Amino acid sequence: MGKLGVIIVAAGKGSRMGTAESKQYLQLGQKPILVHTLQLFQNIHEVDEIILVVGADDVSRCNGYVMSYALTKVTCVLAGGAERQDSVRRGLHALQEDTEWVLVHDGVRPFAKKEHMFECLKKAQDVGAAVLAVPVKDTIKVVDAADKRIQSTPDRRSLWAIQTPQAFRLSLLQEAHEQAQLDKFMGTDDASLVERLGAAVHVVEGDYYNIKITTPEDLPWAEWILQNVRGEEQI
Ligand SMILES: Nc1ccn([C@@H]2O[C@H](COP(=O)(O)OP(=O)(O)OP(=O)(O)O)[C@@H](O)[C@H]2O)c(=O)n1
Ligand SMILES: C[C@](O)(CO)[C@H](O)COP(=O)(O)O
Repeated sequence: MGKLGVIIVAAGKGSRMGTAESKQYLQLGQKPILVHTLQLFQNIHEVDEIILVVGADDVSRCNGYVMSYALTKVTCVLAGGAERQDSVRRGLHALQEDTEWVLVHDGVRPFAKKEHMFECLKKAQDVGAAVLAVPVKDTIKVVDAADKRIQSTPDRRSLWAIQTPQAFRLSLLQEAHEQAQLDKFMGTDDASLVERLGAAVHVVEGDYYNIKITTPEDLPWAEWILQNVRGEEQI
């Protein structure tokens, strides 16, 4: 396998969490959420380097984490952009030139399971691009934004909730970001940029513990996962 780089995006403001401190710096157990996430990848032998993308005002404290938690695979801590996609693009520019594969991961998803990440990477190595995902458990409706009238009920069997990491051949993801920038297209994940090139992206089934810590009710759930599920397994 060629070199494997990881981009951790953590430059968001966490507005939906509503805390004074951005959510990636909140304590989970004994450590900030972001440190849990970084340690996931630090402990994967196959990872060659980690690029950490954070808010401009947080570069110095994150360099501090790199030192104090011995995150030796973090080769670069840099400032992100206005949107998640801008932050990923900056991360892509920082990867070493001989990197062949890249995993893009949210800094606020500290519970991705190692086995699932490997499966996702392996699938990407077969087909070019793969993302972790879980089948949706709810019935999903398409609703008119103005009058809230239901427009349709998509067949649930074809709906998946998409997670990270998302794994790509680096050249493919670079092309997807360049094209999105040319077209002024903004997506909420990286897979959507690759999809619009017409390239295949496959889902790999993960689990429901790989939550993105987004709103206040996610915090006690995250503590529970840490204590009862992931703590003993891998953190
Ligand atoms: N300009 C941005 C926006 C988001 N992110 C990162 O992308 C991940 C997923 O985004 P989300 O959960 O939406 O985080 P926030 O943008 O911080 O949250 P909110 O939308 O509630 O403000 C997070 O790790 C976040 O820090 C980023 O690196 N740069
Ligand atoms: C990339 C992502 O985590 C996949 O679920 C998600 O799309 C991030 O989007 P958000 O709108 O920033 O929550």
